[in-house]
Amino acid sequence: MRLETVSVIGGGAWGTALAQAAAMAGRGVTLVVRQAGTAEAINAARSNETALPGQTLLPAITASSDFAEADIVILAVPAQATRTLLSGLDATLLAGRPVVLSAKGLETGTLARQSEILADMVPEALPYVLSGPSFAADVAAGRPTAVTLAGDDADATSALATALAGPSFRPYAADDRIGVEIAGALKNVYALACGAVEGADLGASARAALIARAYAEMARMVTAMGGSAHTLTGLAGLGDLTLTCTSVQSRNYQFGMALGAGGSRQDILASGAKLAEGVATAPVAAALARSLGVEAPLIDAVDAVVAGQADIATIVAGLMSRPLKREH
Ligand SMILES: NC(=O)C1=CN([C@@H]2O[C@H](COP(=O)(O)OP(=O)(O)OC[C@H]3O[C@@H](n4cnc5c(N)ncnc54)[C@H](O)[C@@H]3O)[C@@H](O)[C@H]2O)C=CC1
Ligand SMILES: O=C(CO)COP(=O)(O)O
Repeated sequence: MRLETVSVIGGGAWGTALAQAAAMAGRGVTLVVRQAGTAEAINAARSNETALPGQTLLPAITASSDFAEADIVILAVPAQATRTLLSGLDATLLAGRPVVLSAKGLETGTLARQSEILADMVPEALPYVLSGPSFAADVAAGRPTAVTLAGDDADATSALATALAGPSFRPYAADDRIGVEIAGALKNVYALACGAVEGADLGASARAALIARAYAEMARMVTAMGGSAHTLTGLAGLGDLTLTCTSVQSRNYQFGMALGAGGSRQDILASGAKLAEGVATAPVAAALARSLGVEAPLIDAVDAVVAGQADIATIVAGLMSRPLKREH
């Protein structure tokens, strides 16, 4: 299959960074944004100053408000916007082509993973999931980054990984789309919790304990969904959980810090917080855990705090007084 040209749909931080990564890999790239004026501004400045300031875009990138035909399509809009986006695209331009899903979240209402949304909307597309520890600013600046790229056909996934790999961007091919998608969605929920630990000044020991118990909870969720817990040893699991649960640079972590300091979801959003996917995903993940019969006290805790149903002190007291049990 020809893998020369790429359309990245979504002109935010991640879409811009993935466009840059694809250009570094030698691909010809169209960065598809919503407004013609935004495309003109990006092309004139050779930079997407509103979404990813200070990064000069490579010459192989052209911004456009039209979805152009391309060998590879990368979707990089927020998880809650994917269905709307797909409903407005010409499905014939996606049929039979690799469509790389890069949003990290579960859909409100349907509880769907990103690739389930794609299967609903464009069943003829070839789904791939890209996830792992990768801040947009790092990727766009050419700092070393490694991610997981999961797809159903091993040879085709390796070919796609090769087409997107550059000197500073290293995708590892994998086959467990479910595990990779659940890991990417849940790490944002746990990053809210870890940020709250910092915001409430509960200490580095509490944060490390939280990360370890989050990993165990994530493994229960992935297994119940039909994915492999082994996937979590990789970049999309341990890698991204580590990055997002320990970095103030993470928007989910920042949102969690504000929650931990006593802020309400409404106030934090009103103060202009950046996109924090865990906020929408927490109640979806809690509903998913309930529907699967999976014990998920950390997801439930984040859900309760985000919904304003419990304060951090009550949540911590509840978690610490759960019946003692064996670790595994
Ligand atoms: N920023 C990062 O470091 C990373 C982000 N991601 C994921 O990428 C996804 C997008 O995040 P960011 O780009 O960072 O967010 P962002 O807030 O910077 O940008 C989101 C973009 O999506 C566009 N958009 C929203 N709804 C749309 C629609 N219906 N149609 C077309 N465009 C639409 C917005 O105009 C905006 O340009 C999220 O799921 C996030 O978890 C994944 C890895 C790294
Ligand atoms: O997914 C990310 C890094 O891998 C980005 O995390 P935030 O959305 O929390 O900034």
